[in-house]
Amino acid sequence: MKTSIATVSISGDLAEKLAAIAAAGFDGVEIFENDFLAFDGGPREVGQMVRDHGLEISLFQPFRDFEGMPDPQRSRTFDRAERKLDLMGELGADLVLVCSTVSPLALGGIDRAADDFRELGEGAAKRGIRVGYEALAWGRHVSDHRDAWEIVRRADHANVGLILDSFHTLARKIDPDTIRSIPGDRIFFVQLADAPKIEMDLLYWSRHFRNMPGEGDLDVTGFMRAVAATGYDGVLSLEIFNDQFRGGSPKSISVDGHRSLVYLMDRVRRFEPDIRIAVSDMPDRIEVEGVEFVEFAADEDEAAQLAAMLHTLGFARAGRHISKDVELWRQGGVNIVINTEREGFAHSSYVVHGTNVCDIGLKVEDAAATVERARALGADPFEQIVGPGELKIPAIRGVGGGVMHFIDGKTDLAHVWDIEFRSVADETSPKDAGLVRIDHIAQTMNYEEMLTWLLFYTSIFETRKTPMVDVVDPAGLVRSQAIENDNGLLRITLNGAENRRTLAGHFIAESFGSAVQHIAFASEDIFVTAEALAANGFAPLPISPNYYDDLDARFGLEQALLDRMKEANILYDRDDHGEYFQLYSRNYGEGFFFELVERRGGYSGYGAANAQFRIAAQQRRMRAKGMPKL
Ligand SMILES: O=C(O)c1ccc(O)c(O)c1
Ligand SMILES: [Mg+2]
Repeated sequence: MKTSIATVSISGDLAEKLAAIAAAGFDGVEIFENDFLAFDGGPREVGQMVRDHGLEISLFQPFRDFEGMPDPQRSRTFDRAERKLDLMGELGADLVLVCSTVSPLALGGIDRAADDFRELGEGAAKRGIRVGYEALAWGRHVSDHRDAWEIVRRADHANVGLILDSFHTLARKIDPDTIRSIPGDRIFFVQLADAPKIEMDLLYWSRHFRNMPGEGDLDVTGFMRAVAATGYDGVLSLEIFNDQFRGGSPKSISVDGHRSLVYLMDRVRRFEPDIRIAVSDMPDRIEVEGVEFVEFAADEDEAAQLAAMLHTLGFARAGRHISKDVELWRQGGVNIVINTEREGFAHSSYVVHGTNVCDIGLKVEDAAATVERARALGADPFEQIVGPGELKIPAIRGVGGGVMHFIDGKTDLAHVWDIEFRSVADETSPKDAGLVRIDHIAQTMNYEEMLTWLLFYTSIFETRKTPMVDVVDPAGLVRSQAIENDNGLLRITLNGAENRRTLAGHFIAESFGSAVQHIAFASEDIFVTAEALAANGFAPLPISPNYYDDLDARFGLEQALLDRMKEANILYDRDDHGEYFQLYSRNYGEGFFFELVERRGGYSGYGAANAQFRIAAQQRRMRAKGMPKL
């Protein structure tokens, strides 16, 4: 498969863009005319720069307002086209994109446009150049790939073909299966882009909100399946106009882009086994059977504080590592590891971020296959020296510098706790709080990084993303979106902070980068949990009494239930399927906390409506403790 990306998709000057694009593994680039015009070197120099990076120019674009011009504009348009064809010769580009005209002067008529393209095809053929016609969703006469195809068909010239762009087809809700009847060899080029579903003007949506396939809500897979089914085996190119990407890191946006194409084609080949595009084999998206462990990196003092907090939550010290300063805390199916080693990955993580979650262990069917898929999608494998008696546990680097390990039931990994840990008896015997598993892990990051995380998780694991919700912090908005699987055993919430004054933003700043901000444990009875916690000396986050008056007004709850919740500082939410109860710990360090939740019935959310009140309570406490107002 040949991959490409348009220079408009990422930030930087042309040299920076090319370096990032080449490093991410693309084969080619679409040169946007404006990137060339802004560059202070000639076309031969640009062509050479591209080739020096090991790339080829897959497309030169756009050539606008070409077809259907009346005279005398028509002859001027052809002169303009000749000049661009000459320029392409110097660049070393052999395919130009002509997008459907938006000119108010342009006349309609399929045959008129076809005649123009046949004539242009003649001029292009003389120079060994091909012309591709793309229907812009807002074109004046042509805004549908079916009409563009009819024009190309009637132009009937070997050097004139069709260019498809998933955005234009899907944004107009045109059935992508209409592509299946187009001969694959008449499709000269395919541009891919996704976008979040937002109702707005098509042109504005296209120029500012596109994103990588898999990052948005459009059926890019359905589109690409139809394209691949035609026998098309040309370039797959990302053309992503996105305000955020233009200001983002060229390196990480390019890596995301390449991952999105590999992921997309892996989906496509599973549905369309007979395609001509060569796609490498890899294990299918990985089913996650649960969170096996969460590991904290800490120093001794902070480890003691953390252990004290875990004690109040009903966790018992259950094991000590055979050779390392690593302890295991356990309750129900939850394993919490605290690592105070003075060397190795956890230690470096502690040095950079302070006490933090440095590692997440997931339970999967086949740990080695999980790493194989992650690597095929561009993730970095993670390896550390294995000590005597220890297991080699398959692992990768996560997005923010953290590590993910994978445990399966097939190998010795199933017995990792028995092999690597010696059990210890917890003489303090905390009262078990009925916590049975991890309900969700909440990761906080800068808003601009959210899509990177989202694509990372959804491409590797069999998961889906929920719609984005806004969480109101007194100092600004935090966007929240969850990645979850069908069995509900993997739930990760991504919280994107837009500024540093929000609690989430402050947390990222203080922990020097994205990190796990809270872990929610699942309880089967929140009131039993609350009682046990109280017996263990747990201090809940105090919630304003006003909250409970409002709850009553909104949901009409029984007074007894309301009183119990108020008494225990439990928050409540409800959806069409069931109810949700939440209880929060106070903050640990710079804003890390634990949450205890009970889902009753099939409640599927995360209590987003309550986040505002939780944040206000946390801010209030931080101020009371004399911490600077965020
Ligand atoms: O927004 C535009 O004008 C524009 C130009 C060229 C394209 O290929 C495209 O998809 C959009
Ligand atoms: Mg396009």
